[in-house]
Amino acid sequence: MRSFLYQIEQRQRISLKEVKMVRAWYMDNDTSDQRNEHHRNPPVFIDLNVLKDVSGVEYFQLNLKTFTTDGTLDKIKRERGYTYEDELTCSKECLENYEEKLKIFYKEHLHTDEEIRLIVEGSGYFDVRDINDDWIRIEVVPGDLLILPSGIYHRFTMDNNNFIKAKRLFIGEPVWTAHNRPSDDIECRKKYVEKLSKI
Ligand SMILES: CSCCC(=O)C(=O)O
Ligand SMILES: [Fe+2]
Repeated sequence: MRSFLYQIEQRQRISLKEVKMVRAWYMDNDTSDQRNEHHRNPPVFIDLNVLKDVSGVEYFQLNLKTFTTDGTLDKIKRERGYTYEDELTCSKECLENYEEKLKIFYKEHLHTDEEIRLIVEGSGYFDVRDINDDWIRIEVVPGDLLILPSGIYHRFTMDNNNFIKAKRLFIGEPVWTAHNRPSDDIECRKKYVEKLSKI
């Protein structure tokens, strides 16, 4: 009989063919090209509900064809107080100081506010630390709305397609400041750790 993990992986691949959506997995310790998938051997995928419990990361799947007219994004914005919105395209052609920005994105850091991204084109990886400080890689594709809580250590990388376009949402005036690790004494970090330990 095939192993349990193998079966989960196959199921994920089948559902992926039906609806392309977010997938998350624990990373290996290989430091080669950050744009690769970096699965463990064998792969260890994480269910999105588990992802929330071990990291506080929240996820919504939006229908890209209808979200501007069917009110789904407006409802999330209203309920969570997102008043700011812009769009960021990351590619060699569209982003000034591309290589430099990618290095900054991939340095482990935290923010004093949520990091909210709705992917509208392309794909990429958000890596987040779980409750045990292990890296989880979250693959985002169009329609994925990802919310990283304030105080979580994380980073972002392009994948091998080298293109992603995302809406950035924010509560009030945006603050993009990245506090590189270690930033354990920042209030939002302490709050995050305390909240996660209660889940
Ligand atoms: C997909 S959005 C690009 C990355 C980014 O905005 C960030 O890491 O803050
Ligand atoms: Fe960030």
